[in-house]
Amino acid sequence: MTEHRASRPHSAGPRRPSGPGDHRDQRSGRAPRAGRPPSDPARQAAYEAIAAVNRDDAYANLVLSDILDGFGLHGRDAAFATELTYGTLRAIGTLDLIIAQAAGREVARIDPPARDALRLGAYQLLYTRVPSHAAVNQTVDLVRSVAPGASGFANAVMRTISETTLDAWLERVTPKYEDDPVGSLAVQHHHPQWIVRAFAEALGGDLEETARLLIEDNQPPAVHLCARPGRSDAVELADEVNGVPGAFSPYAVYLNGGAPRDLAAIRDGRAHVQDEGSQLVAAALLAAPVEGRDTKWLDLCAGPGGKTGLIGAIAAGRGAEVTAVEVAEHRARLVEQATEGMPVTVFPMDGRSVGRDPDLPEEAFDRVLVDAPCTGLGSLRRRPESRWRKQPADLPPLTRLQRELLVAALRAVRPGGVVAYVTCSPHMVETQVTVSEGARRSGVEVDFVDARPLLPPGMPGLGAGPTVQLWPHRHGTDAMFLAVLRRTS
Ligand SMILES: C[S@@+](CC[C@H](N)C(=O)[O-])C[C@H]1O[C@@H](n2cnc3c(N)ncnc32)[C@H](O)[C@@H]1O
Repeated sequence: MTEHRASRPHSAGPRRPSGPGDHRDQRSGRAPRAGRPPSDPARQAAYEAIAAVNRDDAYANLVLSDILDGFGLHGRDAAFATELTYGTLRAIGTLDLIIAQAAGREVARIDPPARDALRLGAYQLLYTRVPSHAAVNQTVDLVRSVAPGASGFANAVMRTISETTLDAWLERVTPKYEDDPVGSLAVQHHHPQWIVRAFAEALGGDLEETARLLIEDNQPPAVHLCARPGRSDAVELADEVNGVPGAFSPYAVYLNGGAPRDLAAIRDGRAHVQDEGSQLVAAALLAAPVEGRDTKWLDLCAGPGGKTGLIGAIAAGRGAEVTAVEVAEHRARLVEQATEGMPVTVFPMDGRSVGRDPDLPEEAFDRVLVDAPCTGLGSLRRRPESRWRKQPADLPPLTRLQRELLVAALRAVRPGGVVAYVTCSPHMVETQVTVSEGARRSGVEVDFVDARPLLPPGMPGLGAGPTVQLWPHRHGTDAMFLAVLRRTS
């Protein structure tokens, strides 16, 4: 974000019934003093979104559009509010270190409303071209409306932050790279240390490449569409939506902007929104050679139906039938909607019930996809707050579930058939460790299939095989992991 406008006159305030948009002192119920309007609507909207995320565990991408509507923000104002929200949420770890130094106290000891307003203010000062005086004044006005007693404190903190450049602040709060490279990258590029460590491990310890990944993770991703085979074609779709055909997936179209839900192709089922990496791994399962029958396909973790939508469209053209399993009922319904008119039958059930449920018999399927529930560390670009919410403690229960689902998949596939194990996380514990442990515990014999030739020819950066790890900074996709296993007995 590079621009900023003057604050709006008081009368152009938001239409929300309460919150900072109600220009009243939240505690006293009094209107603010004449001549001291609250900060402008874009900043108030950003504050509301940040506060909802930190206070109510909301997801920014889900709450933001309602908040923007509530404040009557469109076009450039909405874009500014979005940039402030997402940028602040991504950078919270680093902003908090700087605020703590400037305030002389831990951020945990600052009242949440003042703390969130300061985060938003510090982000403007350090990471945007908003003039300092505007960032300071607007933040103090905002604090006055959300935490009236803290406006003097906020003023002092903001002024202290504004006296030092970003580089100088980073110098103060960042560990020296030579002493602590992971800690240093974490602060510079706004990721928790444990995630930086996990990425570095998955990248073979290459810290320069890890830095490139972290930088990419801070960029908002382009929206990718999947042109459903048999219903649409990527080149024609790109023309229709004024997009660009994808670099790798034959089904991918990169959107140049605009809301996908407004597109006729989405509404009439010719395309769906799907990261190109997800398209590639789903198509890879269907590109793996199998001998003999090839008509019974299983998607064991189908909700909300992105990959099932592509697999189902291909199944229609190849005379196959897809069984789609999803444990969460509301997500199973989304799979039904996503696969309307396709040869897909959806079962709202636990994928681990293979062999115990007549709809999921053992050795019955020719191809099986396990798109396992995971930490989602491969798609941090999409949810700015998610990196700070995830914890290493999330891993053990997830990896157990991943292993059990992979074991179920290996039992469901017939000898000679193939299983694709996919995660949207590059964490080695969720990828290599789960795959080797799952294969070992399944009690069936498997061979690893080299997944690289199952992806489009000429794709760079696929590593030494047989598994494949896609990366935002190498491929422009989410960091999808793919292992393909053939059952041999
Ligand atoms: C990574 S998401 C799948 C995304 C989906 N394949 C797509 O492309 O849209 C994992 C899904 O697995 C589901 N899930 C979790 N545990 C499951 C289980 N035991 N059996 C079946 N599905 C499960 C989750 O509810 C979630 O919808």
